[in-house]
Amino acid sequence: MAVRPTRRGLFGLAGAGAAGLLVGGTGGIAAAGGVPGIAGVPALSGGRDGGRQATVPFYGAHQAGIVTPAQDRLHFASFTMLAGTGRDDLIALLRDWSEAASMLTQGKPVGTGVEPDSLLLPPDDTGEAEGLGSGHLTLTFGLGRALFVGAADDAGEADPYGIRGRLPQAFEPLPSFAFDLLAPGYTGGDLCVQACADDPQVAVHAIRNLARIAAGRAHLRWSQLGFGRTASTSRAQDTPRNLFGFKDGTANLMAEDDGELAEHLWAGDEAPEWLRGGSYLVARKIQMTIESWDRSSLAEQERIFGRTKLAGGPLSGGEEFTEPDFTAPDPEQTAQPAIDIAAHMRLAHPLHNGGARMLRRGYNYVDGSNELGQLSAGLFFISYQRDPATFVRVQRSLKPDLLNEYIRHIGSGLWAVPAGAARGEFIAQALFE
Ligand SMILES: C=CC1=C(C)c2cc3[nH]c(cc4nc(cc5[nH]c(cc1n2)c(C)c5CCC(=O)O)C(CCC(=O)O)=C4C)c(C)c3C=C
Ligand SMILES: [Fe+2]
Repeated sequence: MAVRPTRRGLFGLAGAGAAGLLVGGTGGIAAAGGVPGIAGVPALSGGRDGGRQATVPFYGAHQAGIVTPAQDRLHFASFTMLAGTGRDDLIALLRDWSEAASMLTQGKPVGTGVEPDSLLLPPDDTGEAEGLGSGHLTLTFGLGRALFVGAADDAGEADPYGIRGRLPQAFEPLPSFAFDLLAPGYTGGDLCVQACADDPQVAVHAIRNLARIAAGRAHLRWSQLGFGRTASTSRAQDTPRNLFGFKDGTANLMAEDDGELAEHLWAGDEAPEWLRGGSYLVARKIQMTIESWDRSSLAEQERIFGRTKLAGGPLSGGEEFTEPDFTAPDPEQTAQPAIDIAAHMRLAHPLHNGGARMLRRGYNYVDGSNELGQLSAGLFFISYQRDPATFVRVQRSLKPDLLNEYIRHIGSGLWAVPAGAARGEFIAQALFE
């Protein structure tokens, strides 16, 4: 069979993503445009079919995937820049990733996709998302501190990417917390990509193709699959449940809370210009000891969170969205508060953290089981906040948390998430101007 030479035949695999992307996607799935939603955010309908109907725009003032109504599936990936790479490599990678992201989020293949006539070359796109539509895919990119100061964070002169002087003042490394058992295999990274979609195959396809495009510049260091979002980010969504069976995300920051988002989520004038309109992403892989939890009484489970299991109302009384009353006495032991002094909800509440608020966007995970027949499962906690100090403050105040008996933090990361890119620009472009 004759093989028709293609433009991409001129390039090797390492350049395949970039080369194809300049040409633009062809043969993709037609995107039907956004479904009107909350605060300009497309509404989501779960499931594979629903995902074919709408796309979440990649370009915009803020990156998508933060206040976007949380999709049901996650593939989170952390990348390390390869030794010997420099500023031009980082810029080219971010440009190539941005172009690929704009195609993928429309449900289109990267590059020239799979070209039936080009049998002698690997296709630009790996192909497993063909026909699945956009699945409301969002791709959210973050930059690790080591990109600015090097991994050792010493006073050395090393500045391979020429951005040492652009490090935001607030971008301090996370401290160690009580009970941390962090494993290097789930911790840190120079770059992160949060892929969220209705369909796990759409999210996995996106990360896989971004990893291919990164070849020769960055490699995938660790990644995490998640399912069953554990937070709502819009009042139009029902509150989901975590693997302990409790409603999670009730008191979250929501897409509709414009004033609160400006105050607690988006970086403002305090941040360098390249980060304004962006945020900071904290990820914590938190293992949950499911089996011992399942043997604890319902009363104990409710005491730990400070909420009822089924309805999710505060133990001080009322429905799910009733404000908790931390002074209300327990009706059966009036010397005790209805919401335990070490209940998770009390310790995490803004009232006990100087008003600190964050936008939570985590996912359940199950990584199979261990040799004892226990589930290797938990919460892949993700939060976005204007200042990483917010997370530090709340996490420190969780030190006496009753929940700590049943959880272990085993992975961690902090990334600065630049503002969204305008069409024709790439993520973090302002950092290099
Ligand atoms: C440092 C931040 C937080 C970590 C880590 C964290 C872990 C964690 N949380 C749950 C389950 C629930 N959390 C709930 C509320 C809640 N949690 C945090 C912060 C962290 N949680 C905040 C800021 C809040 C809101 C507090 C408030 O304003 O009332 C709840 C209650 C329902 C809700 O509002 O979402 C549950 C349930 C688990 C299982 C977990 C670690 C595995
Ligand atoms: Fe929590």
